[in-house]
Amino acid sequence: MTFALQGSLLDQVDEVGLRPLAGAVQRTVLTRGAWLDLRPGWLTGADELFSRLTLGGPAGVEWHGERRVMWDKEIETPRLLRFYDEGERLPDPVLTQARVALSDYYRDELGEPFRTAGMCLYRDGRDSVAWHGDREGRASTQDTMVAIVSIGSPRALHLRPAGGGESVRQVLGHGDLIVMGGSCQRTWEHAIPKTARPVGPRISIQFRPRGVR
Ligand SMILES: O=C(O)CCC(=O)C(=O)O
Ligand SMILES: [Fe+2]
Repeated sequence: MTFALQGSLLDQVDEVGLRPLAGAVQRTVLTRGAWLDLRPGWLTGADELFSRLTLGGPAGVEWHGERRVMWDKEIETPRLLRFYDEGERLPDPVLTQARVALSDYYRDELGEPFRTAGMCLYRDGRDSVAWHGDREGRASTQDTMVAIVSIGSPRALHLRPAGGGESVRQVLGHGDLIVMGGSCQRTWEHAIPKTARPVGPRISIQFRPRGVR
């Protein structure tokens, strides 16, 4: 009896799903009207979700390299991407659930739903993203939110005031949620720096409102 109960409890935790947000989200207020919300371990069954979404996984995510034109040269940015625009079916039902849960939780403060899902695959410590704000479109002039679910190897998200200043470092672990809010995209910058430590792959899933990128 006890054994069976424990077995079923363990199964529940291995299943891909979401823990509650209400009462479990911790806010850190930064300067200049920016803030960060953190909900460690939001996702359950993160191992299973990672194996579904990764390169060659059963979800069939079409991961591709990003080509960016810089100084008239096309350069490969060091990570793989797949961007899901609004209306596109997400590669796993839990991602649709996550988008609904985030839209519900932040409804009053954000005033609109999360709509798009950008996914990034950092294959190892050499993959990275340089300092930037998600400033395309409205995010350059208006407060907004970018919610990130992280699975796989923990990597550090670094944040600093735009133009320089003391940086903040937040390790994003397997199944964690972080939300950058307020003026964070225009008054602060963020990056996932390369690391020389032997780290495995990480997938980041970013939910954004319409027109934010
Ligand atoms: O890897 C992450 O979680 C951050 C990705 C990011 O900042 C972006 O793609 O705009
Ligand atoms: Fe970003």
